Amino acid sequence: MKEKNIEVTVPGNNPGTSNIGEADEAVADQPYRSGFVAVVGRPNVGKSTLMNALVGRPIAIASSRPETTRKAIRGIVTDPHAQLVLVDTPGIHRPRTLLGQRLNDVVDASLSDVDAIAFLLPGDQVIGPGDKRILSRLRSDFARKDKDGKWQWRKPLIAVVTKIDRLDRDSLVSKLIEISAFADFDQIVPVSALTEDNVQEVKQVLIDAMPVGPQMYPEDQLTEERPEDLIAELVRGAFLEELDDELPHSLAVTVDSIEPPEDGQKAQVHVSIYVERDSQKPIIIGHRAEHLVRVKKKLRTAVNRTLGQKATLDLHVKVAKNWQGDPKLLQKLGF
Ligand SMILES: Nc1nc2c(ncn2[C@@H]2O[C@H](COP(=O)(O)OP(=O)(O)OP(=O)(O)O)[C@@H](O)[C@H]2O)c(=O)[nH]1
Repeated sequence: MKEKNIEVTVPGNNPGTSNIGEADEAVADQPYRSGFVAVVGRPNVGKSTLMNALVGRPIAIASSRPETTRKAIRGIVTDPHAQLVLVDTPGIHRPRTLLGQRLNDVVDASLSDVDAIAFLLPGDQVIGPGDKRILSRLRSDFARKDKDGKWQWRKPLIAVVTKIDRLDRDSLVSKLIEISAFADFDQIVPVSALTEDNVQEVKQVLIDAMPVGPQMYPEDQLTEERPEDLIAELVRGAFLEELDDELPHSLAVTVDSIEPPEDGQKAQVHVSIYVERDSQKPIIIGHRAEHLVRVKKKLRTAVNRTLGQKATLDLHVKVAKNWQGDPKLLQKLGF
């Protein structure tokens, strides 16, 4: 049985793309590669931030609170020689409610049919039960044990070690050793999406793991999400930032309609924000509607950019009792 050689792509230590002429020639010789990458990892590991850094524009919500990514949002990275479709996954966690179960179903759906798996592990924390659970889940979907008891993977498994700006060099080395002992990864790439350290290398490692194939989406397409869904995610993320530790799980957002502008006016985006109890409404709205005002202001540029025109957000806070356990409401809310 042949031992796998794990490659580690570390910052500032990568072979020559310094000579631009040579790099261009190399690109011209390469076959076009394209495919889907599942981005998996425990809550708060930095999935959204890395996706945004790879795509180059905010798509998924990045927030300091765990489990804010609710949908399998796709980011599309297009290069002269490759296209990567990134499938973001909600934090994999044990389902406690129907909502939790639906979220796990989303993860299952986004994991099937991918060409490679990017398993994000936090550089600044020890490997924990959450990471182990994800690994065993990935094994059951993508690997089998051979007769020597070794796991054989059907898809390339790439470890991306996040938040390395929080580590000094020695701790990074120990972390890489710890991670290479954790599972039989094809590659291990450390990255800081925050300081953009090694992001290009992550992209290259993922591209190299893709099969030869055609470009699947137009160059200027960054996501498959509809503007309605993107704006709903933006609004939800903005409220979660605004509200600190309150209500992260009882908040759902839908964009009900987008009205085109009339006579030089702005487009109108009608948004419903659902909470579970009457008592939560004033928390969302804030004293003298201060939260609504701040969220509108904060999102102005992002919403205009998403729609490609000037728009006003019209925010309505509504109560939908027990929406997390009600199948009809969950469907309405897009779960
Ligand atoms: N220092 C540092 N912090 C980071 C980095 N990447 C992400 N973070 C922070 O980690 C937190 C979580 O980042 P997200 O990108 O929202 O994490 P996520 O994995 O998408 O989270 P979920 O939505 O819970 O699945 C945020 O506060 C980020 O600013 C990084 O490279 N360095």
